[in-house]
Amino acid sequence: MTLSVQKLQCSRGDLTVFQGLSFTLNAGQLLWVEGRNGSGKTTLLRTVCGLFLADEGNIEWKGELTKRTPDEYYRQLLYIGHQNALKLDLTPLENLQLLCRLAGQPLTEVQIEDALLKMGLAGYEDVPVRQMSQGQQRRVALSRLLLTDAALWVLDEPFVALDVAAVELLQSILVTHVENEGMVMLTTHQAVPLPAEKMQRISLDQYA
Ligand SMILES: Nc1ncnc2c1ncn2[C@@H]1O[C@H](COP(=O)(O)OP(=O)(O)OP(=O)(O)O)[C@@H](O)[C@H]1O
Repeated sequence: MTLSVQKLQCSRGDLTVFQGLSFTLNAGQLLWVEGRNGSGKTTLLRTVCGLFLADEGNIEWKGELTKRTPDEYYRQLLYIGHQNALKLDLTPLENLQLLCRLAGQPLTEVQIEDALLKMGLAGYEDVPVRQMSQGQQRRVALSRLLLTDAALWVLDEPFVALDVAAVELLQSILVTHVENEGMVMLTTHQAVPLPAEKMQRISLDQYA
């Protein structure tokens, strides 16, 4: 499995945010996207997920253009943006049931409750998300990582709002996914403890 990006150029409004960006991410690797505020990290992640259109360049999954075989690509992709994509009036259980169903992967209540338990949210299954703290809401969103079978995880600042215990938990979930030949592309200010051969870093400051 390979994600290959070639000569990508993206704009927001009239501004070219980055250009000439190329990289290859293989199974069992994490790509850490860095850069100053406004350098285009979110724009890149959303473009890779097909949520923005690039001006130029190619994005290929397993050697095929993602726009040519979108169904195959989206089945393998999980995106969690800075927004948690949760419905505030629904409970964690209802939110995760909905999100998993939308991703084409219906799960049982027991599976979802087990993920919430692992994320330290036992007892919150039936509480509306609106009544949960920012860190708890982030934990609900990140529970999806324990429920998905997607190979490629694209995560925008996943550590934001997490306490020390949740940071360590997320680090171990990411490391396990990479060790199991999964792929992660993320922006973060928090290091992920992986050996050098499993981690690539790119700074968008070089592509302005
Ligand atoms: N809705 C928008 N319309 C026009 N320009 C935008 C819009 N959103 C972002 N931009 C511009 O696009 C550029 C890239 O923004 P982006 O959010 O991708 O950067 P980022 O590297 O993720 O930033 P940060 O580190 O602050 O989260 C910025 O210069 C920003 O001003």
